[in-house]
Amino acid sequence: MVLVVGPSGVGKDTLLDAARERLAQDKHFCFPRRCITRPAGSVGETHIPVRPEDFGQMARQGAFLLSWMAHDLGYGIPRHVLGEVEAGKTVIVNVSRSVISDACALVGQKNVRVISIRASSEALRKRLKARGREDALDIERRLARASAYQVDGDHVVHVDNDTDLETGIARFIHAIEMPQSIANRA
Ligand SMILES: Nc1ncnc2c1ncn2[C@@H]1O[C@H](COP(=O)(O)OP(=O)(O)OP(=O)(O)O)[C@@H](O)[C@H]1O
Ligand SMILES: O=P(O)(O)OC[C@H]1O[C@H](OP(=O)(O)O)[C@H](O)[C@@H]1O
Repeated sequence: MVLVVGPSGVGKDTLLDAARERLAQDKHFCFPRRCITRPAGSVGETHIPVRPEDFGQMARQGAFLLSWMAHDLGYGIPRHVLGEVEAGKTVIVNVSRSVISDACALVGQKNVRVISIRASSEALRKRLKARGREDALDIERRLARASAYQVDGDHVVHVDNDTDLETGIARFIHAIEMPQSIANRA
């Protein structure tokens, strides 16, 4: 299981979209969609929309392998994803930094790779403004949350998405394809 983490605006979804497209011919990789209590058709990632009033019950009924709340929204990774992991596929998902330990507990730390995407706070601000999905207050809240977690450890591979997008994509795909033995030492 590859957990793609990092602060809002760092480029997780953009890098994931590029990797999904470029690795599409390799059936070993799986890029599942997330359930989010965000209206369908919003700017950014294609997600599975869930009504806010349904989210809690779905979580209690076990619909999600991992779930969390952030930015006043509920997020869930559909439970069926576990089947893909158990079938030996490399499943690549965008998750909150707060659920890394939950994922390690679920599938075992040796089966988890954390790809931590990084960029400067100036870049985050510029990108969130340019994306235009959130208003100014929401953007400030997201920037304040950026430093809420430190992501480090043997199973973490850092990818700097601090320059042009093509370089970011190449670094990201390299981090996905890197053998686990090397990733553990990264
Ligand atoms: N290397 C880059 N150079 C310039 N712009 C970039 C780069 N990477 C991503 N972006 C742009 O930054 C914006 C934020 O990217 P994206 O939505 O992928 O971030 P994210 O990490 O998924 O954020 P969130 O957690 O809020 O969903 C997008 O508009 C995207 O096009
Ligand atoms: O700050 P933390 O908890 O690591 O991340 C919280 C959430 O923020 C982003 O949400 P979105 O993609 O902007 O909806 C991430 O994808 C993650 O789901």
